[in-house]
Amino acid sequence: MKLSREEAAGRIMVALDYPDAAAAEALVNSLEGIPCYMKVGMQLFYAASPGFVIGLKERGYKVFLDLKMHDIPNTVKGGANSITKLGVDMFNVHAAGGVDMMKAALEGVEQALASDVALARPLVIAVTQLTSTSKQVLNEEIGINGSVEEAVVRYAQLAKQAGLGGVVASPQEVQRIKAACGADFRTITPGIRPAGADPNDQSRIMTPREALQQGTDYMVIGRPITAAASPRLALESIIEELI
Ligand SMILES: O=c1ccn([C@@H]2O[C@H](COP(=O)(O)O)[C@@H](O)[C@H]2O)c(=O)[nH]1
Repeated sequence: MKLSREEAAGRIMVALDYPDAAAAEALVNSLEGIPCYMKVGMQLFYAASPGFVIGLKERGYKVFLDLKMHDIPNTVKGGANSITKLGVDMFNVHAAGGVDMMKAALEGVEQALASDVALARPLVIAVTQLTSTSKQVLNEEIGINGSVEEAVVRYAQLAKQAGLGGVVASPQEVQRIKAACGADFRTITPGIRPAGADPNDQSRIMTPREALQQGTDYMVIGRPITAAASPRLALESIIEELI
C-alpha cells in the first residue's frame, strides 16, 4: 500500500502519556505542522482535565480520548454523553463490559448529539485484549482459554454486534478482525515498535510498516516518539517508513 506523507501522518496517533498539561503541550508544540492524530489517555486526562482536550481540538487536531470505559451501562451512557460534548473524534470502552454496555455508550452519544446540533459524531470503539497481554497471561492468569487471536476476534464481533465502529487490538490480529467484522470495521493498533526499539511492557508488537501491511487503519505510538531524543525526528522517520 502506498500512502502520501499526509495520509501516513493521519494514520499515526501519538500517545500523549504525560503527567501534566505543560509536558504534553511541549510535545505537541514540537510536532507542530505534522497532521497526526493526538491520543489522550487516562494519565494526562486525569491530570489536565477536559480543557486540554478542548485545546487540542481548537488547534485543529483529531483527538482519540482513550479512557477505556468499563462500568455498568447507565454509567457508561453518562460518560459517553459527557465525552461527546468535548468534541473528540474517537473514544473507547472495554468490550469485556458486554453488548448492553457498548450499546449504552452509543445511546450516550445520541443523547449528547440531540442536545447540541453543532456536535460532531465521534467514532466509538472497543478495547479487545490489551496489547500488553501475552497468551500465557490470558490463559493462566486471566483464565481465558484458547489463542489471543480467538479472544480478540470474539470481542470484536461483540463490538460489531453492539454497533460500534471498530476495536483496539494488536496489528497481529488485524487481518482476522477484518475477516470477521468487515473491511470497514476500524482497527486501531497500539503495540507498534520500529525495528530494534524497546518493546517496554508491550507483548504483541509489530513495526509500523508491518502493521500497515496487515491493513491497520490507525497506529497508536507513544514511547518510540515521546521518549526519543527528538520526538519530531522519530515521528518523521516513522512516516518515512510508511510512504
Ligand atoms: O491494548 C492497548 C490499549 C491501549 N494502549 C495505549 O496505547 C499507547 C501505547 O504506548 P506505547 O508507549 O507506544 O507503548 C499507550 O497510551 C497505551 O495506554 C495500548 O498500549 N494497548
